[in-house]
Amino acid sequence: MAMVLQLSTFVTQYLTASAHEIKDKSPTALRFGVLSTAMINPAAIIHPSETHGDVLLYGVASREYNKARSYAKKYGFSKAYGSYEELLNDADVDAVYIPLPNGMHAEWAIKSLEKGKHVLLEKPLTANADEAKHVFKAAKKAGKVCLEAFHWRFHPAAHVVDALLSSGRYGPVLSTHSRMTTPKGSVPKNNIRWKYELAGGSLMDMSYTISSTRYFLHMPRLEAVNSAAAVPAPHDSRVDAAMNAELTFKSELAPNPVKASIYTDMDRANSYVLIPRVWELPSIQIECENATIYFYNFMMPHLYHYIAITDKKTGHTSYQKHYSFGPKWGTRGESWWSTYRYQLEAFVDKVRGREPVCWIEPEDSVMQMECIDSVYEKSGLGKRKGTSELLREKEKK
Ligand SMILES: NC(=O)C1=CN([C@@H]2O[C@H](COP(=O)(O)OP(=O)(O)OC[C@H]3O[C@@H](n4cnc5c(N)ncnc54)[C@H](OP(=O)(O)O)[C@@H]3O)[C@@H](O)[C@H]2O)C=CC1
Ligand SMILES: O=C1OC[C@@H](O)[C@H](O)[C@H]1O
Repeated sequence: MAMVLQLSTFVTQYLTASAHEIKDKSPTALRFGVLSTAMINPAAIIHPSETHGDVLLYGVASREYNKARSYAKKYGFSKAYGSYEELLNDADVDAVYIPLPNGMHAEWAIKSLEKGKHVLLEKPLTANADEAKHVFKAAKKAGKVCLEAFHWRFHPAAHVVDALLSSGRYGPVLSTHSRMTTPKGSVPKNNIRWKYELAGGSLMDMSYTISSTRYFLHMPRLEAVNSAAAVPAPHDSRVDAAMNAELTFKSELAPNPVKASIYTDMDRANSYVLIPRVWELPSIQIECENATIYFYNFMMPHLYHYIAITDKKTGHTSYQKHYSFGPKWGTRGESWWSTYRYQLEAFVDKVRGREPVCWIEPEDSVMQMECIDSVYEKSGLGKRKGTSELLREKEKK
């Protein structure tokens, strides 16, 4: 289903960007470089940049120059490079967006930071928590911004759910359940998500489940991974096609430890064998003492979402939807802004030295990776390794 969502995001982003494109950019606009011609680029950076007056799509790099050149022409980048290094060596690039395979995130983020670029780095931040620490050390040393691109956290609907929980109106949180799946066959066999050496796997790709759990529990301390069951991919048992885990967190929103279950599946079986579960959008259920809050499609709320609050005493359910404003953005933003557009707004604010209305702190991203590591450890698969680390290990043998 996630792939379907991605497709509709591309279409809506294209349409809204065309309708709201800013042609007259600031003369000092941030010059963005994009490392690779990844599938996610149009939705995550290209179209959002088109509607931001302080961002220029400056350069795109690919492993093949011809690919970069035609991509640059298609999307309006001024420059194309035949390697990622070349882009980083261009002193005119101010910031880079990194949508490389997960296992390559740390290596290229560190190289970018060392070249003095600000970095917007795709999720999951790195292959594991050790790499995440190295990335932020490099950011600190360089004095540059580095943000994990968990775009959904920048959307007003997420902030509304957070405010509902923080209000205390529904009592302490008792448990959570977060789920993200995509139908069997929807992730092509040769996709990066199936490759161990690129740090693929369902939990890595669908780490939104852990992200949403942690966000709504206010970045809690992980007490334990009680259970973690991976369904191995048929072609490589080191890769999880699905992951089912139960964790215990200590959160400021509850006096007692909170049980959190997560379910990720990039090979979700059809309903009655034939029907792909296209209705299974990434969602989280948060059970409080007095009510259950269900946030349907928290990952791409700009396309469609709802927040359902069911009162436990009366059984009554009320619904909310929030496409703009919310408790953090106030009157800033537009109802057509996507999660990625909100994210870009915050990123530019941070780079420009303005306080963004919301942010993902380095410690938070490191803890996110620690949680992912712990689930993989508990499942018996072991924590993921970066692509260059695996290459070094192979060379040693
Ligand atoms: N925020 C979001 O909503 C989303 C985030 N993502 C994240 O973005 C990243 C990229 O995902 P996605 O766009 O699906 O990836 P793609 O497979 O479409 O793109 C990855 C790019 O990396 C480059 N690359 C470099 N080395 C390799 C290699 N060994 N194998 C394959 N590609 C390589 C290629 O670009 P080139 O040939 O031009 O060098 C390729 O196009 C992932 O980390 C993913 O988790 C993905 C989808 C949505
Ligand atoms: O980050 C993501 O969001 C959308 C999904 O389709 C994709 O698998 C994942 O990488």
